[in-house]
Amino acid sequence: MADHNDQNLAPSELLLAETQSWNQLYFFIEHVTLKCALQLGIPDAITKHGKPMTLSKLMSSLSISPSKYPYFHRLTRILVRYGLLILQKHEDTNVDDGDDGKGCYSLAPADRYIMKDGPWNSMEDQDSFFFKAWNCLGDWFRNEDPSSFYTAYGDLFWSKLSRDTSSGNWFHVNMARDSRSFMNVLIGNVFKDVFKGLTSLVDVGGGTGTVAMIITKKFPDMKCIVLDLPPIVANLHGSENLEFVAGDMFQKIPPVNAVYSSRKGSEKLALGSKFEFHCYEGLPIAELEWRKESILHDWNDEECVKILKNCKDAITGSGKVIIIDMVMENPELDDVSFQAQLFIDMLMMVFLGSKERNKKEWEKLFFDAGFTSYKIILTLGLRSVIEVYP
Ligand SMILES: C[S@@+](CC[C@H](N)C(=O)[O-])C[C@H]1O[C@@H](n2cnc3c(N)ncnc32)[C@H](O)[C@@H]1O
Ligand SMILES: C/C=C/c1ccc(O)c(OC)c1
Repeated sequence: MADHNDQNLAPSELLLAETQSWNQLYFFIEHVTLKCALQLGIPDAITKHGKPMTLSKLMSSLSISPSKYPYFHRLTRILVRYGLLILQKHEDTNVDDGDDGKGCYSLAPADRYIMKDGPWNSMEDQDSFFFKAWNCLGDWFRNEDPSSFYTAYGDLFWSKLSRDTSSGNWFHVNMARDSRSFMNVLIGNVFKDVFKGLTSLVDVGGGTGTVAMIITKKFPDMKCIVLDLPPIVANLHGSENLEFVAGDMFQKIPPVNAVYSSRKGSEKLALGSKFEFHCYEGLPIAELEWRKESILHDWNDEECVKILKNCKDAITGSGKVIIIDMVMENPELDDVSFQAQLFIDMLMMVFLGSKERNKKEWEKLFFDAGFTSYKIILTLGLRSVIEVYP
């Protein structure tokens, strides 16, 4: 019989378990080393240099203390492991002067994204804001709170964001960054058909209007309304074909033609009991479209059905709802994407008590809200575009 230890594990199992638990315990090192790289300005230094950079050049340009020179390659090594830096050996690259015998570092494509568009730019806010909610997850499973976030702060996510301007700004800036990258891919030549031919749309929960601006710029004939909560859109100004409307998607979603067809300038219209919004002049609209990006994953099933019913009520004529959100358990996705989806699903649970949905769960929402059919028209990275028809 094999030699057994206290835990009744075979030696090979024990060693595997040990390896696994080191990896689990220190999973956060990916997060903190990336943070360190950004604090030191590694991506900027390499970008400024304009070509792959040797370790010694990199260290001197970052003002690394010479006493730490012997340690620094350990940081770059793990960043290479995480796929954030690329190390080219000298044989296959243009040898930079000041050769240190190790090779030259360049930025991986992921690093360029992280630097420019990723949610890491304001990490100080993220740190304090994020971890308090995650640390309450265990307590949350044993209490009646709607989310772990609520357990941490005694307040709901959206309400806290509108009260606390610094985390609110952080959130909306990062949402906008995230949407911008996604929309730029979506609206590029290959996928522009998603919005082609539409005459109008309402972006429900459209935040600060990043998505609507990209769409109206590309399709100047389209009328676009961004519906979001009053504190978010209060001071935002639209343009000829873009209007910000303050309201509550649980009360009513304004039809585009109701907003655009009143010629009076700023006539006020009551929206449910909670908010009012301004009504502006515009052209009559023949066709309505509704899109919502990463909105429904913020809400539970009952709430989603309510939002979807309001969308349906607002559609006149041959309209449809366009949803940009994730579809879980999608066999088209690779393992790395699946992990990211699981992370985001956990994020939804912790911050909002909500979830990501598989095809079956989406379908149930659509039919419960009274829609007759739907189509997942494409999948781009983690997210899919779903059209839902009344
Ligand atoms: C996850 S963000 C998505 C923002 C935007 N669609 C984007 O992709 O950048 C969700 C948005 O829903 C808005 N929101 C929350 N509750 C709302 C409500 N009751 N009515 C309208 N918008 C709401 C939030 O203010 C926020 O801007
Ligand atoms: C801390 C961030 C949480 C978060 C909240 C709502 C969202 O829709 C979202 O989309 C990725 C992220």
